[in-house]
Amino acid sequence: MSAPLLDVRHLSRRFDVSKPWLNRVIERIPRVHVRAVDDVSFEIAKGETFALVGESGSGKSTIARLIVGLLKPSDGEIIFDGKSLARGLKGAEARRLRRRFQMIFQDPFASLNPRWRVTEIVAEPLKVFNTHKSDRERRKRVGELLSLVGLSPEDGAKFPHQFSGGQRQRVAIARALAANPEFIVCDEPTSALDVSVQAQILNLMKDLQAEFGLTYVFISHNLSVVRHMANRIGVLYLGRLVEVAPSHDLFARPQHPYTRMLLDAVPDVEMTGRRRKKVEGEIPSPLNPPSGCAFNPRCPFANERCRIEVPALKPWRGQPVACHGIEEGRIPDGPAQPIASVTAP
Ligand SMILES: Nc1ncnc2c1ncn2[C@@H]1O[C@H](COP(=O)(O)OP(=O)(O)OP(=O)(O)O)[C@@H](O)[C@H]1O
Repeated sequence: MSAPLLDVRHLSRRFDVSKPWLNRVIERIPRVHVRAVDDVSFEIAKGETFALVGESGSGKSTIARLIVGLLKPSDGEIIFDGKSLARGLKGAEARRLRRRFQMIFQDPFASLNPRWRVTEIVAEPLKVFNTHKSDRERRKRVGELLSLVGLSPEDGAKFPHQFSGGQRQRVAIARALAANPEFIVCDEPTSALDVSVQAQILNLMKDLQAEFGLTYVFISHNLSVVRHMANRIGVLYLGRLVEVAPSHDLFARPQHPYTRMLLDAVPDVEMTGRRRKKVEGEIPSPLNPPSGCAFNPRCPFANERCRIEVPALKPWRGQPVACHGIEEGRIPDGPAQPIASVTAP
């Protein structure tokens, strides 16, 4: 890969979830932290779509918020086009860099100000970044952006509640594009939409990517959607990356037992050639994660080492995987097979 556009290095984020009143009453009570993101590293090339998948609570949204600066990392670095976002950037330089990336949220209704007309919503970044100085210039640009996302310039006079869910997400995309970003973090952008509308929005996002050379981080727990969108996929489990692979390889040859479990649950029979299964077991509480590999209580291949030692993400047949079982040849080789039918050693 040539120099990555985004380089995430050893990123961690802990949340202090201690009860402040309890800490005031009993001073020496230890503080309680959730490790939402734990030592996560990945790179994204220009023009690529990198997807992050995992069950609820695996840390996807926290990573999205860290990248766009809505949260600060506890440790690690986020380097965008060679500059560290977490440290040292201030004033005009920070603004110039921030303008180059945007975020699209899951719920377009919650992310659009209900009291503003669409023109004001889409024009806001133009004002903030001072790219279009007069009202006339901004109105013209808003009209162009609305046409670009499949709405009409006249829609600018409406309020968000006058649109359907899919149209509202189009407005959110127009706003994200307003400042000519290069990089967009998409946090479950279609999961609040009807299935029939999802494909239209995903195809729109792909078309815009091709037209403007955009780079996406695409967050989803829907593997069918991710397969349609992503060049590469990172699988998260309880805040850690367990596997990173090109999209085709991940679906054809998933390595990590957790990835296999997720793929077994994909509803599309044609996609994997297998029948849909439930994702087995429950994700453990992040307040009290298992020692060793966090997946070990659900893994049919786990042994003593998995219960003690956290596996590092290491290359395995060209794709990084974090699993002692794979290193030690304990996990059956070859194409994915339903892991529930394989007996543990
Ligand atoms: N502000 C916060 N304070 C305390 N804990 C938090 C906070 N934000 C996230 N967490 C915890 O961090 C963990 C990761 O949450 P996150 O929302 O990133 O997961 P996710 O994979 O995006 O889940 P979902 O798919 O449900 O959105 C969860 O255990 C969550 O409860």
